[in-house]
Amino acid sequence: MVRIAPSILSADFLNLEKDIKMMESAGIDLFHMDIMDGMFVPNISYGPMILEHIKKISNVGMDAHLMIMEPNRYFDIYQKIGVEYLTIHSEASTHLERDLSQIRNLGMKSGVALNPATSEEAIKYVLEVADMVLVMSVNPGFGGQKFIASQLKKIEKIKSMIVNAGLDTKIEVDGGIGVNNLKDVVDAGADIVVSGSSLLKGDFNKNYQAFKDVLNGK
Ligand SMILES: O=C(CO)[C@@H](O)[C@H](O)COP(=O)(O)O
Repeated sequence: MVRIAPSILSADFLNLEKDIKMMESAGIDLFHMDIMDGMFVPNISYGPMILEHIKKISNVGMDAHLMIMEPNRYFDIYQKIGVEYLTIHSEASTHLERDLSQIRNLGMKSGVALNPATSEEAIKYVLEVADMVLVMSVNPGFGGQKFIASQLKKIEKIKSMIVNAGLDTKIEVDGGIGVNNLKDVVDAGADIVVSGSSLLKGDFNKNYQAFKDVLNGK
């Protein structure tokens, strides 16, 4: 069962509670939270305070995608908030194996993200301590960018690595995904699909149904 995780970056922040409730009522079970520091990526988005507020009004799980340098400085904060996945970038962590193990030891699922230019080889020796690999199919920092098709090959290679190692690590794919390329992403091996603008711009319920129709082969 493929999970669809809306990227909250594309929500209406003046009516955030309304958007959160709308997505929860539609059956969404994972929110993708894009946390940006203006250093690792050129943009600054929001921080833990927004996640804390969402937690007060919703039981939907959260995948906190930290697009920040030296992410281990913030592990405790996200543990207290109660996120399901805490995802860090392979390019931003000095000691990736230790950081991923620490996330697990704190009781969260560990996620490791790869920029489009980063090879799957970067996670070869940490796959055993990763509950999820996040393949970025755009350069992180902004919503609404074009899907980078070369990432499909990377998803397939990571899927093989996981299967060959006998692991249950999930693959999440994020950036530029819509009904036009959803099937390609899932066929390549995605277990979780993140989408911002294609889901949240316009009529969410209609867009979400179109995503589900693709997944159901309609
Ligand atoms: O992490 C990011 C961008 O850095 C993504 O989560 C995007 O926010 C997804 O938005 P779309 O590409 O689907 O509009």
